[in-house]
Amino acid sequence: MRIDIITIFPDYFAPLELSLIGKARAAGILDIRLHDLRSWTHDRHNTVDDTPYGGGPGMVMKPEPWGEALDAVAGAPEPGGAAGPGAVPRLVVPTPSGTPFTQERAKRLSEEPWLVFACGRYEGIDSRVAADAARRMPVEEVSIGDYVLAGGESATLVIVETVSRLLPGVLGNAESAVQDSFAAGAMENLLEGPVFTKPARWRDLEVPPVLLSGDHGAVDRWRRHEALRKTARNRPELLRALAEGGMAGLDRTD
Ligand SMILES: COC(=O)COc1cccc(COC(=O)c2cn[nH]c2)c1
Repeated sequence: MRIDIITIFPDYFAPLELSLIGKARAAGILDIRLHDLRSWTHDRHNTVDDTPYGGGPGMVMKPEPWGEALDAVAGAPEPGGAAGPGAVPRLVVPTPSGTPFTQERAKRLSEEPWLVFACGRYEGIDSRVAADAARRMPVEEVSIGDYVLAGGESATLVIVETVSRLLPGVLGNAESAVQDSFAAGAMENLLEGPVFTKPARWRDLEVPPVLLSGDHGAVDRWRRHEALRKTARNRPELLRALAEGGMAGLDRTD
């Protein structure tokens, strides 16, 4: 997968050199490229923003630099690159006014060959930028939550990490095993219950004996019960959705 990120703060993405994503880039699984939006400004001050038409507080990001940046970055892919010839990227714009980002949407994005992220700042990007881009590529405005960040960079890190860990070869065997178990059956759409590792007793706190019993059926039943308890306590609306879904999987006894 090829990922391009256009931002006025490229250094914000240093974390993408580290850990799983850093290794995936070194292994050629991920081709992540950073672009400084100011490269497409032509005035002495590298201006990227201006006052909003119609008045109001704050500044709006000017359309011209974005238009030139997207032409350069999301135009024709170079031959032999990660995105095949004639590939068209999907433009992802993190914004509080976007549609909700979910694990299911991350899965869909992870199946795309090429994503371009536009990191907005200030009061936002001139709306004509997305309108113009939509003439030649799919555009998704994505919200990672109901709060306002100072810019799209943190949200882009969240989306890139969530999507990248779903790519084959990015997670080690141990982690991908965990991911698979959530994909299966009755644990889907439930929150994960408590997890434990050695020692069996720590500061007078015991690991639940069932987990040491070797009775895998009992362990699975205990884990599902704990997942239900956690979900009922922290996200009751997920349980209602599950119930409305016809108790799919909940009544399984395996
Ligand atoms: C059309 O899109 C834009 O103009 C984007 O502009 C902005 C402006 C300010 C902040 C952000 C970053 O996104 C969030 O704050 C956000 C995303 N999810 N939850 C909070 C983006």
